[in-house]
Order: sequence, then C-alpha cells, then structure tokens
Amino acid sequence: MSNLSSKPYQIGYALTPKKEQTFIVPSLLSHASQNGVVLTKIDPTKPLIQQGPFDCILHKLYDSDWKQNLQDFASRNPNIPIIASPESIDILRNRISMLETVSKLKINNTGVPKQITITEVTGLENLKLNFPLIAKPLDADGSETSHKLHLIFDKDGLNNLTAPFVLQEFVNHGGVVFKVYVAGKYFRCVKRKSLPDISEEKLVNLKGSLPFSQVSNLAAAGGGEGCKFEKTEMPPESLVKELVEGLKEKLRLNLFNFDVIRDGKNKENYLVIDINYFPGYAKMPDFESVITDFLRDVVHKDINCGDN
Ligand SMILES: Nc1ncnc2c1ncn2[C@@H]1O[C@H](COP(=O)(O)OP(=O)(O)OP(=O)(O)O)[C@@H](O)[C@H]1O
Ligand SMILES: O=P(O)(O)O[C@H]1[C@H](OP(=O)(O)O)[C@@H](OP(=O)(O)O)[C@@H](O)[C@@H](O)[C@@H]1OP(=O)(O)O
Ligand SMILES: [Mg+2]
Ligand SMILES: [Mg+2]
Repeated sequence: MSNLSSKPYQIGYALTPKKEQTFIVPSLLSHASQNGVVLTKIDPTKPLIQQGPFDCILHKLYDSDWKQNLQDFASRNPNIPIIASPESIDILRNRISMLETVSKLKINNTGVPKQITITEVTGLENLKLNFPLIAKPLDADGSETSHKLHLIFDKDGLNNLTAPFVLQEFVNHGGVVFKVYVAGKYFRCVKRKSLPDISEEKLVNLKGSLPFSQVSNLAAAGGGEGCKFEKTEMPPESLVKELVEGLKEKLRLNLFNFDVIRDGKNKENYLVIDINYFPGYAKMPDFESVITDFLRDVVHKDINCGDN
C-alpha cells in the first residue's frame, strides 16, 4: 500500500527535549517526508484530542498527566495506534520486572545475572551473592541518576548507596556488550565496549566501590580497544532472533533495545542485563529508513501496537 500520491501520514511525537534533539534530526525528517511520513510535535500539556489529526502517536514520556491525556485520546480514537502502551513501558522502568520477562522466556543458554532488590541499606551482611556486584537504581526512569551504577568489590562498598536499588552479580564477559536494537519487524545486533573483566587476583586489591555511568555509550562511535574488540564473535543469530521475538511478544513492545553479554566462564551462555524502551536509534546505521518503514507498518496495521 502506498500513500505517496495521497495525503502523508501524520505521526505525532511527544518526547523529552533530549530525546527530541537526538532523534528528530533533519535526516530523519527529510527521509520520512520523502516516503509519505510527516512527524509533528505534540504539546503534551494540552489535550491530545485538540491536536492533530494524527495517524499514529509516538511517545516516551511517563508522567501521570501525560498518561491520562493518552488514555482520553485512546478512548475517543480506538483505531489510532499509540507507540507504546504505558503499561508495557512501565515493565521496563523497573529493573526487576524488566529482567523477569527474560527469565519467563526460558530460552536455552540464556538467562539473567543473579540479582536481588534492596529496599533499605541495613542488614546487608548475609547476601547470597558473590562479589563483585553491580548496584543499579531500581527505577530505570530515564533520569540521570537512573544510569548511575556502582561496581561493588566488598562489603564496605555497600555503604553509602541510595535505596531502592538492585544488586546484581558482575559477570566477566570479555569487555564487550552486544546491543540488540528492535524496531518492529527489524532488528540489529551491534558490539559496544563494556567494563573489563575482573579476575580473582585483581579483586583482592580492589576495595569499596566505583561509580560509573553509561559505559557503553562512551564507545558508541569508536568501538573498543582494537584487535580484541574486533575479533569478538557476535552471538548466534538464531539466539538473538529468539530473544527478539520472545521479548516483543511478552512485552508487547516494538521499539526497544536490550544488552546481552557472553558469560566468560561458559561461552555458550548469554545473559541479558538491561532492556530500554525507545533507545538511541540514531546511533544505528540506516536509522532513517528503519524508523520510516516501521512507522508506515504501524499506520498500515502490519504491526500491532497493543490494545488499540
Ligand atoms: N551484571 C553485569 N555484569 C557485567 N557487566 C555489567 C552487568 N550489568 C551491567 N554491566 C555493564 O554496565 C553497563 C551498564 O549497565 P546497564 O546497561 O544495566 O545500565 P543502564 O544505565 O541501564 O544502560 P543504558 O545506557 O543501556 O540504558 C552495561 O552496558 C555493561 O557494560
Ligand atoms: O535518548 P534517551 O534520553 O531516550 O536515552 C536513551 C539512550 O539513548 P541516547 O544515548 O541516544 O540518548 C539509550 O542508549 P543506547 O542503549 O541506545 O546506547 C539508553 O541509554 C536508554 O536507556 C536511554 O533512555 P533512558 O533510559 O535514559 O530513558
Ligand atoms: Mg544498558
Ligand atoms: Mg538501561
């Protein structure tokens, strides 16, 4: 189906200023408009039903007024797709529910690191986890603090953390993380630099904790430290595909990415460590055509966006 000779599809978007800056770029706008897709900014503080008309809504905002605004729009316009339903997005805003989805898939050789939630910072003596650990804020709500993680080398490193947070076992994985970007029918796995392995010998000399933030973004452009990074094999395509299909179905989401690491102790085993709603697609090659094709598929109902 083509709309190139008829009216273009109107996609309303509601994004944070940061997301708008990185995603709504001239190359996307021009590729989309050449292919019959126009992206129009929504004012999230005003009723959606008074804006538009839209053929589809694309958003990454979480506050309750916005959710109400979306709901009012959806009940009046049940046939207009919304990317994505707040209920699905909320699953990814909590680092426990996020990874529970992976465990439920029960895919061979694929799991998540051992992790527990800490709601108060007392009584942390008998943790059934092995050091080193990573502390991650429980809420993955897109704030700067939600990306502030700590490597914890010993018991002392557990002091001065702000609850609630997740304590996750650090898994040696050869310093490379695989990021799998999903946009509807499309997916692509890329390599990024990650934290280096921590051997038992090294761990003896490491004390307390070490803060870090968005380590994989630092190497988004340049790759890793030369040869070893280049030589790192990608995970099997069949496994990536199974994860993509499983997560799309369980989460009822079409726009997300997830981080996967290969267990250094057992190289058949893969662990999913993070899933993000509507990540930084502009870092992906051909992102303009991938996103435009996806939006056209959604308007054509070739892709189901959930409830409406
Ligand atoms: N359990 C783990 N074992 C080893 N390395 C890990 C583990 N968890 C996280 N990492 C490393 O820390 C990085 C950041 O962790 P994570 O992806 O959970 O944080 P984030 O702030 O949600 O990241 P993003 O920017 O992708 O949203 C990962 O990309 C990986 O390099
Ligand atoms: O652009 P946004 O503000 O959505 O930031 C997202 C960021 O994209 P950007 O680095 O291009 O900005 C993503 O990076 P990649 O995984 O794709 O590398 C990832 O960190 C998401 O978790 C972030 O979303 P948040 O968790 O903060 O809501
Ligand atoms: Mg991550
Ligand atoms: Mg994340």
